[in-house]
Amino acid sequence: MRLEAENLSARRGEDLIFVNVSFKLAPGEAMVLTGRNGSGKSTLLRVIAGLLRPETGRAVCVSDADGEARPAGEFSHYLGHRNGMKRELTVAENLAFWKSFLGDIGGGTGLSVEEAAAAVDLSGITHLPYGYLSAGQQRRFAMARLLVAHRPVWILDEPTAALDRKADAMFEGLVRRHREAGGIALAATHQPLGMDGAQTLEMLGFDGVELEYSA
Ligand SMILES: Nc1ncnc2c1ncn2[C@@H]1O[C@H](COP(=O)(O)OP(=O)(O)OP(=O)(O)O)[C@@H](O)[C@H]1O
Repeated sequence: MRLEAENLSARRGEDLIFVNVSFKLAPGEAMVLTGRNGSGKSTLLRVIAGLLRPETGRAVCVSDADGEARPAGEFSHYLGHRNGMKRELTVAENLAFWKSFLGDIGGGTGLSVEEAAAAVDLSGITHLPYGYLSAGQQRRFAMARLLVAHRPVWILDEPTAALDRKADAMFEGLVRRHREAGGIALAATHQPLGMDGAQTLEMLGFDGVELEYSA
């Protein structure tokens, strides 16, 4: 399965934020979005995740088996600035909710809640209310959401902002393993994050965008 963006443009309010963004990512490939604050990185990621409607174009996942193209959002995990967890529920209840709500899509199987907690180095505290945890622990469990339900495309918006270096290294390992298993990663990030050999898409705001390889 591959991810294809064709002539994407998006508007926020009155303004066109970017135009004619096209790229293709095959299994195991990755792309890093760069550009100054406000250049449209988050907007593009949200369009690909299906959370914002594009002004033109489409983002699809194309099956290798039959060539069928389906909206990319159906095959994607989106990890944005917010963690998407309820403070009053325990960690286990939050992750169990996401596991059943998202389900497995794209041929793989998600980890159990405890396996996912172990993968983010936080075994043994999933019985605690999410709101009791430190900001860093909360972010790690937001990352565990990517593991409990299988999605071939990971869309990551500054996923490790405000985390310590150990957490960066842990998340880098998760992204690397995801790609080794044939997953695709798309991220706005200033960290390495296991994105070796990634394409780079430089967002230039209203002036348009440039696509180049940085391998
Ligand atoms: N909800 C909104 N309504 C109107 N305009 C918005 C909205 N959200 C963002 N914008 C505008 O869209 C443009 C692109 O914002 P976006 O968040 O995509 O940029 P970014 O490259 O991710 O920035 P940063 O690096 O600061 O996170 C900015 O000019 C911003 O002001």
